[in-house]
Amino acid sequence: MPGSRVLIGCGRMGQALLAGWTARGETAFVIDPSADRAALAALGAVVIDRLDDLAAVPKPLCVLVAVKPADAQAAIAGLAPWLGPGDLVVSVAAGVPIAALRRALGAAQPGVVRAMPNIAASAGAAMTAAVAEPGLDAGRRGLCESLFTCVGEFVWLADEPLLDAATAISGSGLAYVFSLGEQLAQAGVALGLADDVAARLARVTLSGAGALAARGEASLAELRAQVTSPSGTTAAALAVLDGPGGLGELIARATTAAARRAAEMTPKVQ
Ligand SMILES: NC(=O)C1=CN([C@@H]2O[C@H](COP(=O)(O)OP(=O)(O)OC[C@H]3O[C@@H](n4cnc5c(N)ncnc54)[C@H](OP(=O)(O)O)[C@@H]3O)[C@@H](O)[C@H]2O)C=CC1
Ligand SMILES: O=C(O)[C@@H]1CCC=N1
Repeated sequence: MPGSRVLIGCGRMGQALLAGWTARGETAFVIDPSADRAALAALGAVVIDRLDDLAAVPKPLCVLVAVKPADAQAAIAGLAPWLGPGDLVVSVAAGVPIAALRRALGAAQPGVVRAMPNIAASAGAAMTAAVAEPGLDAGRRGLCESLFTCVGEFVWLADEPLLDAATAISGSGLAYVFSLGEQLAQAGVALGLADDVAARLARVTLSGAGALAARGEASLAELRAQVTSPSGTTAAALAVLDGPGGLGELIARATTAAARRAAEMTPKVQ
């Protein structure tokens, strides 16, 4: 990649991306006062303690902003003096619109992208959706894609409001699947299994479902049908899950709440 990757904020999401990048031979300069220096050094990342040191980092800069939504504008504003028209800022902060990022950048004129990955990046299995500022050139669109395609799949969305939907489905979605696994394990215990056995059955079932889905050879509906023998055990369970107040209704309510929360977190743009 020409230029340098700079990661601002190396918490759960930033670390997941960094782990995915370094596993594929990419590296990055990291800015995070709370960063675990030894862990980052082990990954081959270069920790930047003083923003002044960015002057010596090879340009153009491709800055990935992975701080909490409430910290995003301040983090970007602090970086603005080191950013120019050839650089790119990609924010993964949920609910923080491009206009707010642009506002924080002031006179600095880098390209801006808003993206929503998920922490499966650390396993090379992320799903990322993104929206580019209108007019962003093909070169920097490609640069943005490369940040995420090296750790999973990537899709451009046409309109920025759709990012709140992507946040609700794939950004947060891993947590729903893990929650389903936890519930499965608890149900196993209720049916008489030992804790560790129930946890193992649930975990391996989740990873097995993920492995089959990842092959992409059959739709999710076809995979479900392959498990469901007529009048069998799965059909008995699905009749409950598909019933009134069942999984479909719950997921619709949960994802609506997530998308609404993303909109609530949106800072006011002056
Ligand atoms: N976690 C997830 O699954 C996903 C998260 N996201 C988005 O990623 C962003 C980060 O989330 P997450 O990783 O979970 O949060 P974390 O709190 O785990 O990580 C944020 C990190 O940024 C640091 N930080 C705060 N201010 C600055 C600053 N000015 N400069 C550099 N570093 C700073 C924090 O330090 P300190 O703790 O000391 O404040 C912390 O280490 C959020 O905006 C979230 O919406 C997007 C997709 C998925
Ligand atoms: O929970 C959150 O707000 C972040 C955004 C998507 C996943 N985690």
